[in-house]
Amino acid sequence: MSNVHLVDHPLVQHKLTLMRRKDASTNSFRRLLNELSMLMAYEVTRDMPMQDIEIETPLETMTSRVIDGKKLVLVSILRAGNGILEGMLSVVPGARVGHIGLYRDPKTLTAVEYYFKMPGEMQDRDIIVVDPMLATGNSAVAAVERLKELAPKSIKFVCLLACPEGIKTLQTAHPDVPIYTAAIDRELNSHGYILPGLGDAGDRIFGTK
Ligand SMILES: O=P(O)(O)OC[C@H]1O[C@H](OP(=O)(O)OP(=O)(O)O)[C@H](O)[C@@H]1O
Ligand SMILES: O=c1cc[nH]c(=O)[nH]1
Repeated sequence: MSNVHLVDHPLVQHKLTLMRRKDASTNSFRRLLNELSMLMAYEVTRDMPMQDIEIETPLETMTSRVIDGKKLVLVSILRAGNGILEGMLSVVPGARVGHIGLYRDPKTLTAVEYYFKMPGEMQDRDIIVVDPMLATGNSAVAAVERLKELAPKSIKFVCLLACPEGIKTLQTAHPDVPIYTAAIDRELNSHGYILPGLGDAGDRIFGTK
């Protein structure tokens, strides 16, 4: 699977295991997701462009590196993407934020858009799309398709759990979009849920079931 980055750091794997457990409370699920998202942010921003600037330390002048270019955009696929957004923003506090509201039609499993709001000057920006689950891949494909209309510099996709079906769908539609995930699970069930998975991410983050 080219262009798929499996983030197998022990801290990521440990936290993910705790989140998967069905007896994890809403409180601990959300806290773990927040911590895990900071670690994912660290991986996905590894190749951000840098520039040299001159600064004054208390002792002398030096040349040192800072992040270059226009502010990165984190795009959250509502609503579960917001669970990742918070952790990522604590690592990249200057990032701009976009939201795409999508829900899966429970019968057809196709993605239905209900909201779209992005920062300006998207053509000059790198985008990281966040959503905990890459299941059928329909939501991710729809989100990336919509974002490509704005001709951004680059798009990456970050999730916690992916499965072979979702990876194939996203890579077939958008081979240029790298996928960062903490795990690739076995398969989808007939209702489009990832197995073994962690259940419904939105419900577990927001305590809606
Ligand atoms: O790869 P897919 O098959 O499209 O499934 C993944 C989508 O399913 C979940 O959202 P859901 O539609 O349940 O909405 P929610 O986040 O509002 O709960 C999840 O957060 C993804 O957005
Ligand atoms: O397993 C799954 C699949 C899609 N969305 C979820 O929240 N969980």
